Amino acid sequence: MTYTLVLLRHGESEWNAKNLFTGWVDVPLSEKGKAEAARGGALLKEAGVLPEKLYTSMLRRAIMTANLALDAADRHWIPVERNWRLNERHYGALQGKNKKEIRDEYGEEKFMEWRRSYDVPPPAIELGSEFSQDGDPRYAGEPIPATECLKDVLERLLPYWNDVIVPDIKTGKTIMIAAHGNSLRAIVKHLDGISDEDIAGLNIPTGIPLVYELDEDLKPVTKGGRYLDPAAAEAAIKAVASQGK
Ligand SMILES: O=C(O)[C@@H](CO)OP(=O)(O)O
Repeated sequence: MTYTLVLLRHGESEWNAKNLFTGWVDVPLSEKGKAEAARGGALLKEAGVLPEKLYTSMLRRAIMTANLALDAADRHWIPVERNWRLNERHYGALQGKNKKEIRDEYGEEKFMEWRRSYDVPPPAIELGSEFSQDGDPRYAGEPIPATECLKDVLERLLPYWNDVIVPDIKTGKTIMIAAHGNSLRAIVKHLDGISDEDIAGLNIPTGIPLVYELDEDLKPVTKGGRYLDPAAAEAAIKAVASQGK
């Protein structure tokens, strides 16, 4: 018996297009991102991978992507649960800043440490500032962060993964998670057992479904899963890796 899990990073957002650090800022999809999402759904339909339950973050780029993709796959009607623990990594004081400008100001090494190191978070965001989420009613009463490294993301995501998503996967339903570059990197690290060092080199493209078959112990049958459009995924992964240049 194997289980099927679909990971879907949102389509290009308006801030991806502008090369801005986004994190928890709730920006919409660009037109290109909407088209990517619909194509992601068409790929699911074509491959016969039909989600039966959806999990999303609390951010509209993931929510809209899932809606558009599932609509294209005729699965718009499946039940859904949303949780902030699937949100993008909180980018702290970098939220709203231009990636190229930060790279030019602080240098390649610091820039990449903030973007991709496992355990070095960017400086915390000032509470009450323009791109801070304190006071946002969707997070009322939750222990929300002011900055996060990938390790922090994994730590806040794992309780939700273990207590809610894993039992649901084990019912045999095809589960789809619509989330973000870094929250999905955390899930892939966990599933594939990627080391703290090697995870720095892993990037997830926008809008292309990544399908995992998992064994009884939830170990991937094929390490890394499979992208439903591998050629497009490869090109898009390179583009994410070179952001800020
Ligand atoms: O800005 C962000 O929130 C993320 C994802 O778009 O960027 P990065 O790939 O640099 O971690």
